[in-house]
Amino acid sequence: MTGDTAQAVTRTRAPRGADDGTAAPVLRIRDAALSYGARRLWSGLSLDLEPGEFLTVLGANGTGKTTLLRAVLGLQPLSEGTVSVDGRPARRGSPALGYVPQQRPLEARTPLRAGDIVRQGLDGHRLGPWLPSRSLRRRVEQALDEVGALEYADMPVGLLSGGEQQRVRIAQALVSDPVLLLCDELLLSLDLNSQRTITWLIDQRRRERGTAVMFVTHDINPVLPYTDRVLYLAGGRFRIGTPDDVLTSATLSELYDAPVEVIRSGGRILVAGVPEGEDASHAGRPTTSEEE
Ligand SMILES: Nc1ncnc2c1ncn2[C@@H]1O[C@H](COP(=O)(O)OP(=O)(O)OP(=O)(O)O)[C@@H](O)[C@H]1O
Repeated sequence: MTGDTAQAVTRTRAPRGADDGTAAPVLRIRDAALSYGARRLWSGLSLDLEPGEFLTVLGANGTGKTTLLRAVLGLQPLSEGTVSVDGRPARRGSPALGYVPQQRPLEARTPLRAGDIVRQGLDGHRLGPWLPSRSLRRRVEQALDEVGALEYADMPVGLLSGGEQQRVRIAQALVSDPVLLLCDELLLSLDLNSQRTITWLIDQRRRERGTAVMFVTHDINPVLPYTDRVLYLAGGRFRIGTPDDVLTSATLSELYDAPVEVIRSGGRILVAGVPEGEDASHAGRPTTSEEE
């Protein structure tokens, strides 16, 4: 269950950067551990992600999901082990990575247009490629168009709705044509329709372009139909496998070392009995009538 057998659905693009002509995974993590002082977040983590694969990262608050993304981004050194992206050691500012960080909606008075936000995905870091402004404009428009947000290009981003802003941020993350898209709580505070649109857009991208996805969330249900594998973090330990392998009463009870019940109902997954101090919402929570 903690092995790294890939379940990728499509591989429309060969990964870049393999020196010997063999296909490298887009992400390779080997024997990784991360500690802050005496506190160990996780250890012994090994994982390969193939092009087009959708990995959902679950776990309670503070289990180290964002820290894992930061390690992949080259922003957080590992305590042990290695991370490589597209065949090269993880490094800050890599155009092989697109990142949508956890973020609240932008203020109405934010002095940027949607197109400016997307453009930052191309020229926002010094190591990015230099492009004449006409090519930049074309790439920005294409990225906005792909997420159905071209009409917002010249609008002040703070005036867009939460769902529209998320589309713009996905366009920013995808404009450099990354091999791996990292999303941190992308669906927070979005209604069900917006959640469906955003997850569908990401799924389209990986199917058409082979972009692998690492999706951190507290609720598996909106991404359950797209998830190839789950990485589930709890109390310094983890499990990796298909949703059917990991999201079972037996596996989660073993992971938490306490009786946990996984209930599947109407295509949704609910978890009951997560021990005190852990967040029960991370693998599904009862949906209220207002949300439906
Ligand atoms: N630079 C740092 N120094 C020390 N501790 C840190 C640092 N960054 C994060 N932490 C701690 O590491 C733990 C994991 O943080 P992280 O943000 O990765 O968790 P998470 O699983 O993403 O949580 P959430 O679901 O709440 O977003 C937290 O307890 C946090 O306080």
